[in-house]
Amino acid sequence: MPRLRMIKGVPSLRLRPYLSSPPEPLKPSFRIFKTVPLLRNDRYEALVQRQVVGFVPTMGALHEGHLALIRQAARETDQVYVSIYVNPTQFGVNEDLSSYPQTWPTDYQKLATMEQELSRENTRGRIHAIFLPNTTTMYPGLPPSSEIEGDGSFVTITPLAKKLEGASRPVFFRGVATVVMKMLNIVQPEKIYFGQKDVQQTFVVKRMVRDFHLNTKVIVAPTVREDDGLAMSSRNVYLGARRRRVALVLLNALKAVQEVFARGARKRVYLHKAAMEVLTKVQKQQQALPASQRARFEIDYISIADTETLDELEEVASEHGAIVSGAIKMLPIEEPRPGEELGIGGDASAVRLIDNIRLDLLSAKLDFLT
Ligand SMILES: Nc1ncnc2c1ncn2[C@@H]1O[C@H](COP(=O)(O)OP(=O)(O)OP(=O)(O)O)[C@@H](O)[C@H]1O
Ligand SMILES: CC(C)(CO)[C@@H](O)C(=O)[O-]
Ligand code: BAL
Repeated sequence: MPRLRMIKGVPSLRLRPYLSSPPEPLKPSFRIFKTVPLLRNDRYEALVQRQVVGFVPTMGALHEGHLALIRQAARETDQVYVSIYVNPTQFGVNEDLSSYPQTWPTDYQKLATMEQELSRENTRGRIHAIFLPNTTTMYPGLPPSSEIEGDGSFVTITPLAKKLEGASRPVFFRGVATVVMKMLNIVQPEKIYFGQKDVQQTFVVKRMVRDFHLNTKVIVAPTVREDDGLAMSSRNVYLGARRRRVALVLLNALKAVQEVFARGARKRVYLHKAAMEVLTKVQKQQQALPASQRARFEIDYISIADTETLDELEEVASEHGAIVSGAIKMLPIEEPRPGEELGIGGDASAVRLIDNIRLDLLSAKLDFLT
């Protein structure tokens, strides 16, 4: 039963719309395509009308990070296409494909609300179409393989795809490059939008666009963060309160690098050490707690890399700066306490978290002012 506000014992008519007439459903004007030919016809119309198309590929479970990409695309292009597709080939055989969050009804509502917002703000472009393909559409030949040696038509970008994220997720960037190539061939956008959070992905896609002469411009938008600084990510829904608190250690480690850089450190050994000290300190603190209180994590890597190539640096040049990135794996909670706030899945699976910051003198100084 909905609760009614009473005014002098009489239910307020203005406050009881759910009983009389249901709220108007949001009726967005964007189109939803599940197959390629219909989308292509639509895209052809845009071409004829000289509309500039911006494309935001996603795997759904939309959050503010995705919405910021859509907003930016709507400011910079005439028609925004968004795809939602959980691409199997970028998940390794033991990764979390089967449990990846799929939330189409809420995604749809968020897109509809976003469209209203864009319309109110009178942005240059609007959400024009959502592409929701299935795997038969995206992989019309062989069933896609997640095996390292598996067969299929794949795009590989090496050695970039083998390091950092690629070292822990060996088929990841092959899957990303392949599906993004397919999406680019289908949507043919003038601009394609990615988030800085997945920094290595942006390098892989830029390299692919350059090497295969793809006719699109890759735009990278800043990482959107929660109030405490945690990078937004679809996988954050798996973090209950306990793991969520400890998860901030990764950003704190990156900030520690920024701090020693601002104080004058340039050599990798000092910069790397600053991050590792933060990570190992918190790791030991958690390890020492009883199983009913701790949130343990493994450290995958801390990288201090060139801003153009993502090659590891022995020394950071002040004028060039660096990209400092890292990954940790939050381990499952061993003993949930009664009544404890748990994430989706009961904090029973490991969650990989990544983050990065740009190391440069300007941002280091600005950060210390705030
Ligand atoms: N916090 C964020 N800020 C800006 N862009 C983001 C953020 N999170 C994701 N994106 C971008 O959104 C696009 C789609 O990403 P995706 O659907 O995989 O979401 P995700 O949150 O990165 O999910 P996951 O938890 O699997 O990493 C990518 O370009 C990604 O970089
Ligand atoms: C780019 C992408 C949509 C390809 O599946 C995915 O890797 C992501 O969401 O970042
Ligand atoms: N955000 C990148 C998609 C993935 O981790 O699979």
